[in-house]
Amino acid sequence: MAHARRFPTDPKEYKLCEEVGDGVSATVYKALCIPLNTEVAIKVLDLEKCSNDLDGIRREVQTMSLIDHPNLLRAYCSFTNDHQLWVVMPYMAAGSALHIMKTSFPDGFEEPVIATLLREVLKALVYLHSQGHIHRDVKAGNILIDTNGAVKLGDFGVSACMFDTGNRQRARNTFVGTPCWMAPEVMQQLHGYDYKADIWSFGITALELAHGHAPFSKYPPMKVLLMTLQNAPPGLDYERDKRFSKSFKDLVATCLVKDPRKRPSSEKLLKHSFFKHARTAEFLARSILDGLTPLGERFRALKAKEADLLLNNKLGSESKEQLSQKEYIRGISGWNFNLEDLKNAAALIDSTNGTCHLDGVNSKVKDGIQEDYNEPKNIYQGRANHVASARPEDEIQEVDDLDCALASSFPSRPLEALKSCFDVSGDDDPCATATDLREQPNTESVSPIQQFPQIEHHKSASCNGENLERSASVPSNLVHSGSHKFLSGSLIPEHVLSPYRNAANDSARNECHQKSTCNRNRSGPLFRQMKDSRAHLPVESEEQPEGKVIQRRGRFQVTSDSSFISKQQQVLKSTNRINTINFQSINNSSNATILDTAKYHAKDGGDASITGSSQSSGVNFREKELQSYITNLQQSVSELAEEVKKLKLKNSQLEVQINALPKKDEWLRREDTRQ
Ligand SMILES: Nc1ncnc2c1ncn2[C@@H]1O[C@H](COP(=O)(O)OP(=O)(O)OP(=O)(O)O)[C@@H](O)[C@H]1O
Repeated sequence: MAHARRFPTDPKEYKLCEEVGDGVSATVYKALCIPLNTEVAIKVLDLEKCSNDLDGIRREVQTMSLIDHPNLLRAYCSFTNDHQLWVVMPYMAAGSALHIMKTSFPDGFEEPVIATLLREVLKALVYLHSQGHIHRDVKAGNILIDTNGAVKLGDFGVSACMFDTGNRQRARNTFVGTPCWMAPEVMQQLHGYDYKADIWSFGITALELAHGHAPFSKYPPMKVLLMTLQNAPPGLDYERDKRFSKSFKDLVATCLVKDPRKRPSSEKLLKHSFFKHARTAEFLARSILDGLTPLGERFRALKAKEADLLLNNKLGSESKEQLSQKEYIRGISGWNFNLEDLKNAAALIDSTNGTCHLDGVNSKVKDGIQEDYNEPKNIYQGRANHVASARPEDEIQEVDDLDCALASSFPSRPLEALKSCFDVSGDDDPCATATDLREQPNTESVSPIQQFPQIEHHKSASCNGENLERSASVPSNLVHSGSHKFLSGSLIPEHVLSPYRNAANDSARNECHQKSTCNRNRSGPLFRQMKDSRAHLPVESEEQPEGKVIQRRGRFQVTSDSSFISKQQQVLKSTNRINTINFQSINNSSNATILDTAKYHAKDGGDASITGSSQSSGVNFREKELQSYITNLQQSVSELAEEVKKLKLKNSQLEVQINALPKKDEWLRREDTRQ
């Protein structure tokens, strides 16, 4: 087995061959581990551009190192190379199920293929859930397939630990995932959510694999949000989806119930009759991998197609659909927006054009929004939260109006229109301890710790304390490989959120946007609220005491906790660079310190650190920071004015007293007289 061997943590020991994938936060390369003569995949993250999310990255790598299940993509090792983090993992030569669909099965897979893929994914979820983790980003883009048909679920960028407490548990109530796949309760942010959110995403993934795209995938995220919340859950239709069995339809319907309590657990779902259709890995290889061109080639073709869409993008519904599709292809999972902001924004729209009001939309946007999922014959329309249908054309028009109002800039700069609505969390805490488990209030969703097997810890690399040189084999463009990445942003166009914005602001923002789009986005799949595998470790993996918060920088707090201020940290601060973090040696307490250092660095990095991916939230943050600065100044000015007033009064009183004093001559005369 490849992972039984020790993978080197020196980038010079790897030869990067070609790019085979990219996501919101990283680029993935096919590479050769020279000393082991083994093909690997290396996920490269630019830490400088992800400096607002080092803790999330740390936890992603931690999770990838600790998991041990044949259906989960684990990390062989990880290390830093200058300002990049390299995560070495098994190379899944066929790529993702999404890649394969885009290349050869644009209308989706056949049922036995779907059953086979989904069963493997579900096995991975059963394991993850039993370990107390929520994946939070289940989708075809994260289902990876090897040439022999082996299936692994990857990308733990936004997963979370159900045993988290305190801030981190609150963070679990945040808006995380990719909109089309996101469970309603995750969007609502009302009562939090648990592993049942994965079951919803699993159901959406089933539809994605069946049709070649997820429900609502051609709509912009705002619309996806509204439709997911307001529509009856999507499902397979009796008429249109005749080719699929009753048991498949039932499986989808079972997963896509809006009330999470009514969704089955992953374990229970695995017993569903649909999985009787599942076949072997060889079957999968035979039926979907035969004749596929090598992954690198496919990836380049897909990129070329994307570039073409972007180039030929013109105003109009067609281009909108293309762009939405492009976002979908990219598998954007960096959404993090605030429902209240959306509502406020919708209220603003109402007042500006009088046509779209969220409530109005709420009452009208019902079934029938998307042709694919609205047909009255849908046997599952009687399910939970079903809303009776109005005239579909009107509804489509309403939503289109809303879309126009919300996203007039959408066609040319889709994500610029989404910029300022993203909510950057300040709640990401270090991991929970085993004792935290006792405090877990959600007894229905979380089993007692005693039930769970401990995660097997595989450690192969130690902290490399040197500043590693760039490997000679790294392509020269590697550092800048994210130049065309999108920037996460508001779901609402800026002119809606900032009606008083002037032209000067516009140009400044545009400039900012242009700069930021050159950076790889790492606002983090929304957030990269990771499950924390250290929950299974001894007390060293603490709920880190929070010092007094003296400043908030986006999701990071600068605290007065003196433990954060060490020489290492100062060195890091002064160099403004994280040179060496060995994420795999996470158990090592000194390493944890370095990681905390990195976290502190991110916390304290200020303008220098908060760059790149966080530009949109950075802009928001900067605005807020300036606003509070102005407020403070105004307060100081009025306090000073008050002070001046008091001093003047005192002064005039003294003057009166002085004037009342006898003059010197007179005083001398009086003295003389007295004597
Ligand atoms: N081990 C692997 N072998 C082959 N291809 C891979 C591997 N890991 C990832 N990929 C490809 O790279 C793409 C991006 O990887 P990944 O999803 O981990 O990045 P990300 O930035 O976290 O993505 P996302 O945008 O979904 O958050 C995947 O969709 C897949 O196509």
